Amino acid sequence: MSAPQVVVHRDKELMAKAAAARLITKIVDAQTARGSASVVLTGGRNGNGLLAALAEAPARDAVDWSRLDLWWGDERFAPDGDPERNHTQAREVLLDSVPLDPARVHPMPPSDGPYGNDADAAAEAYATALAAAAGPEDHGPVPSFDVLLLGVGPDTHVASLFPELPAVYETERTVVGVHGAPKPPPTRTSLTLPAIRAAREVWLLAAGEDKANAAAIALSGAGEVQAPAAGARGRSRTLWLLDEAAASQLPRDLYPPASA
Ligand SMILES: O=C(O)[C@H](O)[C@@H](O)[C@H](O)[C@H](O)COP(=O)(O)O
Repeated sequence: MSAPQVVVHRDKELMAKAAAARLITKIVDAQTARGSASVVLTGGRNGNGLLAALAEAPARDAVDWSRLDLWWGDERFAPDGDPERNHTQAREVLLDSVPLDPARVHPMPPSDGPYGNDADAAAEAYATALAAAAGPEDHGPVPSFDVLLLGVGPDTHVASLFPELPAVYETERTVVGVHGAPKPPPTRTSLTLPAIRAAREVWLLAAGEDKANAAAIALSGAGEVQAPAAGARGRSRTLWLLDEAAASQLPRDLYPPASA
């Protein structure tokens, strides 16, 4: 597992644009090296901000959208098309405007799908889909995602892994149903830390003053049960992409002077 690296941008708009540019390059590189790329999307304002910046980036046409696999790190358990769903929000900001192969887009099941209102069954089905997509070269029942994106909550949650709730203790299953989440809606599905750590690169996005404490805690040696973001690491790279406000409580030795 890789040690976190921190990149600080002036504000959240620049952070989103720079992260979008970084993601385009990463996807193109992966497609060149391996024929296709895989990215795990996150919910939340920062993840959606990155996708919106990607939609506006001139270099977006460098991506071969038909050779991109999309997965989700977590989902709010709601009916298909519900405006609260991370899938719906990602469609609105980017996915509906690029020529993806529908067979390569893998949203987590909605609450009105084949598993009905059973978030645990939906999670299990997603785990099965991930396992089916994993190849012999992968390190377990999850593909080696090229980039896995995560927003960070003010309480240090990532995906739907909240401090001290059962999902953050999971060591076997790759996807779990989450009940009683402190961030609404309470019922969710989420990748677990072992699944997150199957990614080659994990990028955590946080902007704003209300994230400063979370970033400082997670980057100062906290345990993953108390601070789930601390346990989100990529196999070859872990990147924290912050704006200056979110970085304002970090010890100065954690990152070089602001990159603007
Ligand atoms: O479904 C969700 O709500 C998320 O996936 C969640 O983990 C989110 O990424 C963080 O809460 C950060 O959200 P913001 O970027 O909006 O602060």
